[in-house]
Amino acid sequence: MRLVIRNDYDDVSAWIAHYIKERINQFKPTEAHPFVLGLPSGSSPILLFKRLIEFYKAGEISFKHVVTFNMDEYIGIPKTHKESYYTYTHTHFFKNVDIQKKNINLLNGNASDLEAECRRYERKIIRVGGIELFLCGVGPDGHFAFNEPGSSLKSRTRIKTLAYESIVANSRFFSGDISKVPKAALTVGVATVMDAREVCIIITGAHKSVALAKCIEEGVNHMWTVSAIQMHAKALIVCDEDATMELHVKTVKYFKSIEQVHRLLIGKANLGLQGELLAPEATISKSSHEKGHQLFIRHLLDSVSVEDDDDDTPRLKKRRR
Ligand SMILES: O=P(O)(O)OC[C@H]1O[C@](O)(CO)[C@@H](O)[C@@H]1O
Repeated sequence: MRLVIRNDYDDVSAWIAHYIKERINQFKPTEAHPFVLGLPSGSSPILLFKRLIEFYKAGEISFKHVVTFNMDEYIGIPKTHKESYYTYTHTHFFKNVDIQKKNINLLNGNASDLEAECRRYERKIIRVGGIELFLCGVGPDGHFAFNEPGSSLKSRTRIKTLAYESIVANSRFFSGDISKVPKAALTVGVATVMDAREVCIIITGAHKSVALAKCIEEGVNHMWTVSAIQMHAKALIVCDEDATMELHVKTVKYFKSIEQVHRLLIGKANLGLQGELLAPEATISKSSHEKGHQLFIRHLLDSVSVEDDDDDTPRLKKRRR
């Protein structure tokens, strides 16, 4: 599991948007071989959608051969309702980029046979070759998609009754009126997300800090369903400083030092970390308990040098001795 800690929500959103752009561009999707992206709902992805739209408008990315699967949809509100995830994702993302209508997949919370609708969704994911990258938000109680506490870690797309905590949390979108919040939804399951070839979790804000701690410092537990990503072969969590509030200081330092080395290895341009790579000394902490990491990084710097080439992408080259 990789944990990337950025300063705040803005930085987290920019980081993930850049990461998605790189993943899609490197994949080189075509009509026959599309990039399949799982999408979250909620407020977490709004800013990163904005950043992706900016990249699209700047000609840095196209969504023409991207197939999307939204993770969930409320049951019983029309898709034209401003809080349906259909309208939400069209408003904040789809209508602003070149994605093809036929490539957009959403669960239909008004289907006459909701269970058949869930089976259809799972089949469709398989038919397109599986999800390449599933982007997920997390609730303060550690759920992702609507896999509420106690959900089976083997669950698949299904009907789910919402936890009281989620209803309260989502009432902010329904003028604070709990009675207006749908009480059930269709949602992909924990296993549906785990089948994706990569999972990226966005966690920001102090109110989600317990969820983050449960997710990475404790064991896999169905009461904190996001902890299931410990079992995923390629899991990435991007959080802000506030969300680290409940983590051990040692955990934060550990993941930060890993990122520091990682940045040195893969180069600033791949992560969009302008300038950080070129001033590695400045980013190395001088505190005594980090001497071990410092020595390791120095060894790394001694054995490689960073080369700039024409496309402004620094590459690591083994230093000749
Ligand atoms: O991003 P927000 O608004 O905190 O909401 C996150 C929630 O939204 C969801 O994506 C629900 O669709 C959940 O994964 C998570 O509960």
